[in-house]
Amino acid sequence: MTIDSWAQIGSTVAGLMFTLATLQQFFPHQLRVPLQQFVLASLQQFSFVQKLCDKLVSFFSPYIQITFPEYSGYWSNQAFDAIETYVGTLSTTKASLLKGSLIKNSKALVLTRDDRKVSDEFDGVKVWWVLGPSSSSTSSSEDKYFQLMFHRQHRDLITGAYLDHVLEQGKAIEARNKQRRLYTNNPSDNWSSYKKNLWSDIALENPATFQTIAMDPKKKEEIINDLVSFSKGKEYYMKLGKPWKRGYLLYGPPGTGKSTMVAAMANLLNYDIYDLELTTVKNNTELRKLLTETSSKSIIVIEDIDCSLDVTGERKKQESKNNEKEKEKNHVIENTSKVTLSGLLNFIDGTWSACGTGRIFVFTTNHVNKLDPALIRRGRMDMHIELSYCSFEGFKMLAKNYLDLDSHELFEKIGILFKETKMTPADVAENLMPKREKKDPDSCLESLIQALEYAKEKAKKEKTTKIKKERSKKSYASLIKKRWLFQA
Ligand SMILES: Nc1ncnc2c1ncn2[C@@H]1O[C@H](COP(=O)(O)OP(=O)(O)OP(=O)(O)O)[C@@H](O)[C@H]1O
Ligand SMILES: [Mg+2]
Repeated sequence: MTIDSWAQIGSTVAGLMFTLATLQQFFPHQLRVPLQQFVLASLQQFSFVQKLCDKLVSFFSPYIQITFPEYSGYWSNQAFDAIETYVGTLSTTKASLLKGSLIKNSKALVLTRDDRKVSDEFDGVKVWWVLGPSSSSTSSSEDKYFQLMFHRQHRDLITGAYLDHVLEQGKAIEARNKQRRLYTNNPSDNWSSYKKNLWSDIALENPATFQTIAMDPKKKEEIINDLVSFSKGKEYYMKLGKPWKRGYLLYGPPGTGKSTMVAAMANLLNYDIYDLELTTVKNNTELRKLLTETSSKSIIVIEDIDCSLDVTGERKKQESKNNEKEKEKNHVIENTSKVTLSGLLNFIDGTWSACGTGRIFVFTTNHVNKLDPALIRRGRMDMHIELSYCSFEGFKMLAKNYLDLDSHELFEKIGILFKETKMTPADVAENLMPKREKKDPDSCLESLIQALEYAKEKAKKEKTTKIKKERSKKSYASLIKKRWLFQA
């Protein structure tokens, strides 16, 4: 017997019971059989009759039903969401009844089947998904649910491998359709106890990709491979008994692409970014709370770490001078924040850091030498990435991106100038940006040449002034020395 026949039996029995209940109301005296009266009196409500029939039918039926409600208690059921996504995409190509929706946090219109009953096959076994309550149901306030039906003999396969497959696939589709978010922490004065609002978020619209970043291609490939293998390395980390997380330190002068790279990482892996503003975090407890409110598979970035927290080597030396060795790892920030270095170290790789998985920590700084070695040692910041001044290779990449140029007669001159002077990719990009609507590569390259020549002249002048200053310092010192000798 098919599953539909069993469902038909269920509704027929329910109908009969309902008819009996109605008859009993109109002809109470004629239906005075004690057992019947007892049954009918207790089964006044049709829904109750139906539920009982469902139970009876499911007892004799060879099919099993599993229900996944939309909410479990007050919380939304994540399994329901994943199932909804998975079931919605089951052969949408063949279905004629489709539903298009632009859901929250989704970057594009999502097309899903609009049927209430859909079949699926797994390892040659047929299963059915039914979305409830049925449209004929009068109660609109009733919670939605999915019902999975399958034959008893496949119980282990379906409750094990198949359900794992559905949840995994559903979550993967959700992640693909998801619009990446950029979070920033709210000051704790605005945190409310009943609503989880430790972070504010907006859509991450930064289109930066690794293709558009100008840097050594080999280094770029190394970073991409590292990121991709990390994102796929859940089992590997588990095998090693290590929390699944990785730290990247991005350092280099202003305008060399550190923030751009963070956005490119997020776009590559489809991760959200949590931009942690440390100066608004009052203490280590708040820092820990913020950490526990971040989602798995996300990038937690602290920009200009040297400015956010006093984690410099100089501070360390000064403190050791003042015999405050026990405070060595507990430098208090000058502003209202009392986050300490040890608090931050715990944040990255303490017990709490393992409460989510697939997390990437990124620190950016302009002054890597000033950072406390404990903060950036391998294991905390696993990969140190230097982003530096633009090379000729970098320029060619930018010229291709900005002007769609592979070569030009002015490239040779530009190549020589790049050997003689330094310019950040941000400055190069600014010069290559067409000033008028129409792209005019010649004038853009000319403007870059002018800027490079100006930078070269400026550097030359600065060098001469520095030499002059040093010379006059030296001659002043020797004059003082001579005077001193003369007086002596
Ligand atoms: N390596 C690069 N490749 C391509 N574009 C770059 C690169 N570096 C900088 N840019 C351009 O310059 C702009 C500024 O770069 P970005 O903000 O990433 O620099 P930064 O290193 O974070 O600077 P800061 O240290 O001041 O924060 C970006 O919008 C980007 O367009
Ligand atoms: Mg930056």
